[in-house]
Amino acid sequence: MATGVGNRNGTHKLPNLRNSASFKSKLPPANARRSVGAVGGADSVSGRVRVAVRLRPRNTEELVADADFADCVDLQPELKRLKLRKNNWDSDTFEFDEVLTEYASQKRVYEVVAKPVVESVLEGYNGTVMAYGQTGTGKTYTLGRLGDEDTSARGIMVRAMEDILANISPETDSISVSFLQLYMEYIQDLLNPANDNISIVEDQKTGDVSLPGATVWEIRDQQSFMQLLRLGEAHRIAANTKLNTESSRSHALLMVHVKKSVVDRDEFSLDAQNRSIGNLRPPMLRKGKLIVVDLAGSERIHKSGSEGHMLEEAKSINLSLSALGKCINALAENSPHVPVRDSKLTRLLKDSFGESGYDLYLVDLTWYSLVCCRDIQNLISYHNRSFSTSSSRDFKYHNVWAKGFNYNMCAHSDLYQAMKVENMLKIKEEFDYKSLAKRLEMEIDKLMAENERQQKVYENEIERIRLEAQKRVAEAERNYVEALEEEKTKCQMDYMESIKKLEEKWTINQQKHTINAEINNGAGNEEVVELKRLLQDEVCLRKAAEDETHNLKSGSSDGLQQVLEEESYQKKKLEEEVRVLRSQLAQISIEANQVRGYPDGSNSGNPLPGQDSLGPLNHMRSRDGSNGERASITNLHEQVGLQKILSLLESEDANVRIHAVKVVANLAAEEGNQEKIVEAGGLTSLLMLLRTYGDETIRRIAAGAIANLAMNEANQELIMAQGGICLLAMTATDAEDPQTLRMVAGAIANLCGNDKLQMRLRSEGGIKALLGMVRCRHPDVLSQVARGIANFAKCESRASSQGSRHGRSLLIDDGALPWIVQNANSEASLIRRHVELALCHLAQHEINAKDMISGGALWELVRISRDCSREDIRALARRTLTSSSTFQSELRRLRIEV
Ligand SMILES: Nc1ncnc2c1ncn2[C@@H]1O[C@H](COP(=O)(O)OP(=O)(O)OP(=O)(O)O)[C@@H](O)[C@H]1O
Repeated sequence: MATGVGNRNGTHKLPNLRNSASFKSKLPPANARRSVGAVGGADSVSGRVRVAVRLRPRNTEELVADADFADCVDLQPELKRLKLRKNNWDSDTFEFDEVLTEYASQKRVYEVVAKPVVESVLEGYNGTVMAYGQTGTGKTYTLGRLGDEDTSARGIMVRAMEDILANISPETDSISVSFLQLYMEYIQDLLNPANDNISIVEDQKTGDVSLPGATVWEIRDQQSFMQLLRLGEAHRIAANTKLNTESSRSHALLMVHVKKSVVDRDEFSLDAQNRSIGNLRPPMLRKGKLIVVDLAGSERIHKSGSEGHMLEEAKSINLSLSALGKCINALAENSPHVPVRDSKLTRLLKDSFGESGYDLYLVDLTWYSLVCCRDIQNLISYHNRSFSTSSSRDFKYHNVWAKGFNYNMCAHSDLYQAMKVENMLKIKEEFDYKSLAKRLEMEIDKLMAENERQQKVYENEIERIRLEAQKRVAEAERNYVEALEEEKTKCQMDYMESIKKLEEKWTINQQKHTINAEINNGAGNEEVVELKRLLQDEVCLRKAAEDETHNLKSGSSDGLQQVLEEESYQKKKLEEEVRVLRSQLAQISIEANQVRGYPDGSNSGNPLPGQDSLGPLNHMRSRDGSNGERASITNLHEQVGLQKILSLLESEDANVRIHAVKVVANLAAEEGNQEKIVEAGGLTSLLMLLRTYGDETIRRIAAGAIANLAMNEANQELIMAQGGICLLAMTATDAEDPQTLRMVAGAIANLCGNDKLQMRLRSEGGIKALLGMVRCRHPDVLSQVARGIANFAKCESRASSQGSRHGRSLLIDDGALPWIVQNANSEASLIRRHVELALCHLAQHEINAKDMISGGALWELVRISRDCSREDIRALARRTLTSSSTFQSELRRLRIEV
């Protein structure tokens, strides 16, 4: 047993620590502490229990006894020794891992006692810090002080959590905390006091101890931990008040579980050289556990005379502390059996002891720091008593120490013994598959993104190459075509050149051949003579022309000057005439418009409604006051001459053209002028004006003039001969102005009345043009169309009755019948009259009867025969109906009587 060694002055040493420089230096260095061979491949290190002693400052009462104290206790922190004077010549000296005087700050206590343990916990070890001592010796101050008012007073728990939080990564690591108290072998949850009988569960495989019934708080920050401590402390006070006991009668345990990922392990790297998934190991997760135990006060354990509840309480505390001491002792002795099951305290700390019935070294061992807080008063009283009792107990060196803490010999000696516990510590590590999966997923995502990016680059490259190839092929093709074309041109040129050369050669040969032939045959002499003569003539003529040119050039230009002057005079005269003529034309035009009722002389050309007749277009003739106009026109006609007026129809000045065509139209309205106009070429000019698409006024007036000329049978033939029907049909198709259409329809209607022109008129589209104009619903236009149809039907009827015509009516062939039937009862009397006549004429020829019946014309004929206002037409209809067998039979069938 390696405890301290006593001499006369009773010096007790720890052999293992003799050569140690400091408490901290005895902890295994972070990377050197591991050795392979522990369970699950976890690393193990050796360690032992460390013991420090701390004296708290004296309180008021103690200050009174201060005089004695200096004589009894001698702290030698630099030697890590505590000397207790037995008497003037004898003393006992105890050696610790740390000796902390009353001046030691909380920070220093934390750093020398707890910080190394916390560091070990962060590396995956289990670590425990326990405080042992009498009530009031400063256990809670040392461990659990919050330092709300004075941060320098923060205790080990607060500082430990600060350190842990500073050394973990919130993303990957976690901290969970339980806060418990153990009283009378019952474990109570200080975070949920109602839960006061928590059972301990031990994992048979790993030896891990857990408390499934205890509340576990995840700690994210210091505030939440402080809140937890306050809550636990409040619950502890409340629970103890309820139990009517003191706080120091229970053990308080703070259990901090730390899970920390290992990121910088060599074996787990995802560097570029080692990306193979097969080489990957899951990231390691280190699990450390820190237990901070505020042990129950030891002062009453020994007390004789304790009874009832107090006795039970004392026994319980005695039991747990004794069990704790035994376990530590067993570990110090390397005993194969560590009696952890003797109390709940030792069972709770089991995974910190490493108890195993079979193999001590395969289970976890833990770092301990014991802070022994000493009550100076008791120490002194012990000291005083020791002189008198001179007590010597089982444990040679520790009985004095134990007495100093009021007699728990076993516990005290074993706690002291704890300083030599040395064992194997095992890092608790496990594979963090979750994190690995996450990392792998990220890696896969990254690889996929990279792959996609490369794919895109590849596709773009392919597309670029394709386009490039396409461009090159197109260029090659173009070059080829150009080269081909060039070659072809060159070949053609060569060919042409050779042909030319051949032709020249051939011509030369031919000439030679001819000359030879002539010479040889003596023929053609006469031709040569003739050619020579012609050449001579030509030469003479050219000479004469040259002479004349020379004469003209050489100043014999008097005659020429005269001619030029004469021409200039004539030109001026003509211009004057034109000017007079223009003004006269304008004047006449205005007068004519006024006479016709055009207020502003504009070209509106509105006809007087209802003035249609079977004859020519009356509006072209002036009626009222026509004498004056006619006189003006006659005057003009006589003064200027018709030829000049007609020439003005082709003037470049649009106004002149309009005036001119008006004058011509007015002249054409007089029968006496018509022949002259036609003779002077006026009809041709007027027909040409129908082509003046841009000027509707000119077309309208020209069409009116043509219509007037078309009243004359001779002119009708001329109009047809000059292609007039085509021009009229064309105008009928493209004109929109109703008055233009009216003039055109009037002109065609007049032509329709010519028996000789029937066939040609129809073949050149006259009937269709006429029918096409019904699209304009203007009654004047419809009236002219109806007149034309009536005229045509009349001619056909005449020809049929004369036997010169056979077959069905051309009007029916050209589809005129529906319109005829539709307008047979028109409200416009003129239209109605023309259509009624047309129906009567069509009905006279038996061959039309069937079509007329099927087209509904029979009903109209019957109506005409009964209701027509004109007696002659009524009679004609009746006659027609009665004379046609077809109509008769149909009428009979329909039981209609005419
Ligand atoms: N190092 C110290 N410096 C200043 N005051 C101290 C120190 N240690 C203890 N005290 C004071 O001594 C008194 C008792 O301390 P504390 O309550 O921590 O003792 P305890 O051992 O936990 O007692 P109990 O077992 O009854 O809980 C408190 O007033 C505390 O403030």
